[in-house]
Amino acid sequence: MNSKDERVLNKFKQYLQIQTVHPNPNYEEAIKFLENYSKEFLLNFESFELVKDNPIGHIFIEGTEPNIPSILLNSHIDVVPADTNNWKFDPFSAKEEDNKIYARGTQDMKCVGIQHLESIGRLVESGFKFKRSIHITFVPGEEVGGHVGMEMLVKSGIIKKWNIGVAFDEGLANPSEKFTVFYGEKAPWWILFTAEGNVGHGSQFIENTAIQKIYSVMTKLTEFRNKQLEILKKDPNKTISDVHTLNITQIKAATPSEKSINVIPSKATLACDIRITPKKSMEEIQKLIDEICESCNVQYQFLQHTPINNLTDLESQWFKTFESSCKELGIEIEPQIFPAATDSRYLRQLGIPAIGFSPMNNTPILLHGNNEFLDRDIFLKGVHYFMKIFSDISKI
Ligand SMILES: CSCC[C@H](NC(C)=O)C(=O)O
Ligand SMILES: [Zn+2]
Ligand SMILES: [Zn+2]
Repeated sequence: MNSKDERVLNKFKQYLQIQTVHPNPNYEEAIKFLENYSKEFLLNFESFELVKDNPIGHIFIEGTEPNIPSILLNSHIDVVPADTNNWKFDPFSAKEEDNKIYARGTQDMKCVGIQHLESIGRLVESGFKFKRSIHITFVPGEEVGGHVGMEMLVKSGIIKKWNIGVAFDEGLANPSEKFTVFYGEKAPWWILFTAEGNVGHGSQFIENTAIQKIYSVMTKLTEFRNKQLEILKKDPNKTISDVHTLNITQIKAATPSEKSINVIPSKATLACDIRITPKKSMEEIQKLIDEICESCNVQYQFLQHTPINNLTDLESQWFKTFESSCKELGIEIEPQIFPAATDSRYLRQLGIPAIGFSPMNNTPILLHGNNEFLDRDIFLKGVHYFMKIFSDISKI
């Protein structure tokens, strides 16, 4: 193992040890760490807040042609909680066993954050001159919707100002020899249905109660869910990304005193998580929601809404260049649609082609799971892959 690889492995472990975990992520320490790390490569690092206590880290490298579209390398700093009791090591110790590094964030997505910085740092160190400017961002809050991070970068006009031609963001591990790359994702719609109804004594046949209305909503949503599942099951060529998914994730109703089982409550709510495939129109889903509200006499509000869901063009010069870099590296890629949501959706909404790529093959998908790990050699290879991918794409 050479000293550069030893060094980047240590950086990876240090980053993993910083507890940027929800609900109280330590962003301050992470930003300090990233700033010091950038300085080692003499890279220009700044941090700024668009939402209080949610700093965004930003490295900027001016290209030799600063007016042509730039390249954005984005990763999120935050990680989801880990249930320590179900892990074989402390999820923030970054302990290594059999070449595998165990920690929350090894796959999702501190690996990629370090790989972005290290690969660009090594290229700069070697004297490589980027034709296109490079922006590397480290954003907060992706795991809780991206509203304090990437969504704000888009809404504030900063992303527009940076004139981005192509963006790289997270992908998923692939248990096979191949590498998965994402050119789109499903649109998350999180909906809260609220019903109000008649109240009264639990011994009576009270009509139009809030709970009865929510029950009807539930029935209709479940019917839709079953139909989607049927479409998926009927055709072995279809994957989960070809259909919409729907899950009811919360049901709430009670009188203020939960002991009063004999009192019919006036209000009930139901939350559901819908993921709309970009292969079908969103109109069908909006119609379903409107029809449910009308026929069940309930109200709805969006808790998460993605009104536009663009795909990255696989025929674009950006994707073609990425593809040919991978070919030259001898790695096989599988373009797919991400079944959940990433910060890429905010970029694609602006029409920016985003490529979701976390270079992890021969690795089980363990994001958000127990004993999340990444093999050290796969991590190190990723740095080299990114060096080639970023140097090639910056030349076009
Ligand atoms: C909609 S914001 C939440 C983002 C989260 N992303 C992942 C990868 O788990 C999700 O899809 O639920
Ligand atoms: Zn992630
Ligand atoms: Zn995640």
